[in-house]
Amino acid sequence: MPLIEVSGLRKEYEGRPVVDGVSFCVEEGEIFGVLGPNGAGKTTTVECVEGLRTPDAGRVRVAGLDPVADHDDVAQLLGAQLQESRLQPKITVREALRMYSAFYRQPADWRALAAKLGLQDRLDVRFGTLSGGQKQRLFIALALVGSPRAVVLDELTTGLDPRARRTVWELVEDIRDSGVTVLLVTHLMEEAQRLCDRVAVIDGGRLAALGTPAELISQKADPTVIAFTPSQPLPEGELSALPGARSVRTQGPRVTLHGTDETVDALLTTLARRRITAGQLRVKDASLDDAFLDLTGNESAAPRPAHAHQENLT
Ligand SMILES: Nc1ncnc2c1ncn2[C@@H]1O[C@H](COP(=O)(O)OP(=O)(O)OP(=O)(O)O)[C@@H](O)[C@H]1O
Repeated sequence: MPLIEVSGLRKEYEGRPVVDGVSFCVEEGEIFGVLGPNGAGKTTTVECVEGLRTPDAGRVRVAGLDPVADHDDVAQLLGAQLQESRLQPKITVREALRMYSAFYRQPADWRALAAKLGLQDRLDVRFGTLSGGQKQRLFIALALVGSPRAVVLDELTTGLDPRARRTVWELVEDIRDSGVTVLLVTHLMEEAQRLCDRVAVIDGGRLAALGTPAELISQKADPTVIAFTPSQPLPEGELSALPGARSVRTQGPRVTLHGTDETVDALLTTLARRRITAGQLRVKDASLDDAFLDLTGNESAAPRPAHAHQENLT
């Protein structure tokens, strides 16, 4: 049985559906990502899983329990990341960990948890004076202090610098490796590609895709982008006839070809046969970001230059 089941979930605000027929299952022991552009309905979906919002239709179960009707039991096995506003700035790390561990029937050893999250030297520091990365590590500790079977982490690394973000990613992998299931809401595709075993992409309140990051990339994005400047002009028709080629674009002397590994091989053979050299040859595998753009027909939630996913190589 999946640990978390969401089936036909619908939630309206003021008569407007913001989650509309979303279904997915999260298996025990995986990191499952909920991705989507701003306002897609990600937080509303996971808040229904946490029992913080009541669905208007559909079914949500956590270990077979209804998060609304069985809220107290679900709260014991589903750790949630606190929003910053829920902690007083003057509370110390030690006080917060002690207080939250008292809420649970089988609390973890909060000192050991603090040490694992690198907070052992911060126990007497007030929450308001912690750095962004330290605050996020405390939120992770508080989400884990009840020894949950699953944990919900929402926009965990937003606002962190790249080093702090990587530290938090490693911690999330450690959580999964310790057997805790992770439901991760993010709009960072690099984060999802690095961490998630499977992802659900939500767009406009509907499920746009479900699968492993690799499946989404291979289904939706051109897997390989090849850019080069040929030493002599090449007819576009010849390039678009290469095996696996999906599109060809010529901008001045620069050619960009979307295709597969097979296209790369065939292109190199063609160029060698015609004795044409490929200047500034760049070959890039598609990323989850490319698949996300195709799936949502939308801009990535993270600001990026127009067509950046195509232009990176040029
Ligand atoms: N309490 C509320 N009352 C009315 N509308 C709401 C409420 N909460 C959320 N919404 C709206 O529901 C839609 C979905 O919001 P939600 O926070 O679930 O999206 P999200 O995908 O998590 O977005 P983001 O990435 O920006 O956090 C948005 O249009 C939002 O403005």
